[in-house]
Amino acid sequence: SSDSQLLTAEERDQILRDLKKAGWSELSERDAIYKEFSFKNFNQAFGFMSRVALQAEKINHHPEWFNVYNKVQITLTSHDRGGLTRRDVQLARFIEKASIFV
Ligand SMILES: C[C@H](O)[C@H](O)[C@H]1CNC2=NC(N)=NC(=O)C2=N1
Repeated sequence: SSDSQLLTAEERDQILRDLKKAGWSELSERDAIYKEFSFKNFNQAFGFMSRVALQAEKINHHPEWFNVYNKVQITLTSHDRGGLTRRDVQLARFIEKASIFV
């Protein structure tokens, strides 16, 4: 199945189980996933955001996010599909890796 298609029930079960272990949660109000990241300071938070921003532009899939000082809250969903797709999963996995290399 293509990157932009909504996840099937089976894909969701497996993928969401893994992402939840990594600290992501499902939003109750819409089909999206959410995680809050904490860094040592603003410089590390913004460095992380810069790396995520470049990747987001590369794959044309952009996070909804909110930053205050060392905290970055991120919501992922596919607006043009109205829910979670493989693109969200791809970006979430990149974000996990990027959050380790601060
Ligand atoms: C026109 C452009 O390709 C679209 O608006 C892209 C850009 N980035 C996007 N990002 C996300 N998260 N969802 C989208 O549906 C989306 N659509």
